[in-house]
Amino acid sequence: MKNFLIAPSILSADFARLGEDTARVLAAGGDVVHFDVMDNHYVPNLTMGPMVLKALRDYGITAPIDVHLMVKPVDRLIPDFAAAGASYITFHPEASAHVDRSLQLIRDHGCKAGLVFNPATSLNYLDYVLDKIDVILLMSVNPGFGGQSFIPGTLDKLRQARRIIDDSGLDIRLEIDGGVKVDNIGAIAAAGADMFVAGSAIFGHENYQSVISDMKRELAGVANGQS
Ligand SMILES: O=C(CO)[C@@H](O)[C@H](O)COP(=O)(O)O
Repeated sequence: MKNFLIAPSILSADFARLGEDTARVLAAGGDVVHFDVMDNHYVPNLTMGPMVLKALRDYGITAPIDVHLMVKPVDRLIPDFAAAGASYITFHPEASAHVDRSLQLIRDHGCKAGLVFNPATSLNYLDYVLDKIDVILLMSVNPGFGGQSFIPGTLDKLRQARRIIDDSGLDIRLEIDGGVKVDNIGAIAAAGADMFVAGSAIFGHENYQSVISDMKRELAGVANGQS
């Protein structure tokens, strides 16, 4: 089966028991921890910094941690998140003064680098930097909050991003974030995504394992050509 990854967004986890809840969602089948960093400036919400990521590593979380920076400016936080144990660091190109420099800074610190595209942000930002990118993250909601509905136009944008990746021949993940549920993950995968962030769909359910295995069953259907 195609190497699909489920990335539970701990924005929807129990913040009072973050280590325990993160370990629980990984034991339930989550592949990557999605870690949303919001600064109450680039987006109207405030969440977690590098100290929280380090605390998760110290707690014993060894899975890849995918840091989604919703901050402006971008560069100052990159070394701190890398030192804390980030695996991927992605940022919004319109929040960086020098996109190429920010991407290179992430790689220089040993992390995988990526750009994040809001629903109304053009994929043109990929021009000239594709060779410095390990992951493209398309937002299927406007960033800032969990629990919003998937914006359907993102499916076309996914197809467009998939074509760009395939034409490049580069090894780049295509990640989707916002409103991902069991009942739409198949269509999202069919449009080209291979890494799926899901917050409220997983953490809003009593049984994380049953949601994640339902999502993986839908993905297996796409991989086997059933959707
Ligand atoms: O970055 C964000 C929101 O800005 C997301 O990662 C959300 O955490 C996704 O939550 P759901 O839409 O899956 O509830």
